[in-house]
Amino acid sequence: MELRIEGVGARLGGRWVVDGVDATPPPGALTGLLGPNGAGKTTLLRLVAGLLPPGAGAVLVPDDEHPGGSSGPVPAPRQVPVHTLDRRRRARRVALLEQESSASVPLTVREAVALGRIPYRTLWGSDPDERAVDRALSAASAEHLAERTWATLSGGERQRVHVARALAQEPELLLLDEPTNHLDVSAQLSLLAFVRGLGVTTIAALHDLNLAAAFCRHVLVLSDGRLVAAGAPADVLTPALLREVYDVDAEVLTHPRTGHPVIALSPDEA
Ligand SMILES: Nc1ncnc2c1ncn2[C@@H]1O[C@H](COP(=O)(O)OP(=O)(O)OP(=O)(O)O)[C@@H](O)[C@H]1O
Repeated sequence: MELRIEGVGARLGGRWVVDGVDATPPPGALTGLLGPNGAGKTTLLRLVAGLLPPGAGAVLVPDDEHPGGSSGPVPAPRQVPVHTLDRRRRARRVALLEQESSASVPLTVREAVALGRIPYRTLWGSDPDERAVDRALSAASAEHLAERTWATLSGGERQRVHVARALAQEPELLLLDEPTNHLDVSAQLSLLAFVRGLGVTTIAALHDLNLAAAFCRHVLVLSDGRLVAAGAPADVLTPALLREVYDVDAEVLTHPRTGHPVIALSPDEA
């Protein structure tokens, strides 16, 4: 999806917690959203999801109802602010996996994942694509959990089910808030490899800089609500940037096999 984040801001609790962010995440690729605790990552994801109307600027997505646009041989697609799409249309196009999301109702995993299909249900409540839930369970490596009840799952298993529910929405834009939370290292790698391979425009808030460097084509770095850097991980994740944003000493090495940056943090000597 061609997504344009234009001067977007959100004012919460009397201050701009996201402030004038401009970004164009590359379509069809995985973008990492980085920044320290409280930098505004979750708030920016909620703005991009259209759940929080911006206090300034706009998040623009292609208009799927009136794709026409201006005249000319190749008309530019019209763009509309995401928060103005009606809920059902938005839920077919944009999925947000929230941090620490919970499901308090006594559902099985299959039923929880099927919640992601609600925007597609017919008037009679049936799903026009009955295989979608199975595909999503399989993609999130959660088929074996399908008949378990939510309450009996471990933290990592719950996270897989959340991912499956977001995938069941079959969105054009996938927004993941710390998707690797609770996952063991192997599951972290396979989840991000899978998401990257989807070819869906995805923005993932990540705390692990090495995962971001290994899997993201593009990274956005927030600090105190402002976008302080954007670009390819190798260009953005420099020792100077890490010092400025996270106040840490780091060496940035090159992975001997893949060539992507590897961030080696050093303990403060002082
Ligand atoms: N509803 C709210 N009212 C007041 N302040 C809020 C509200 N929601 C978030 N904030 C503040 O906005 C700032 C950004 O919060 P946000 O959750 O977006 O940060 P984050 O980068 O996702 O942080 P973390 O890495 O800790 O999850 C924080 O200082 C937070 O306390």
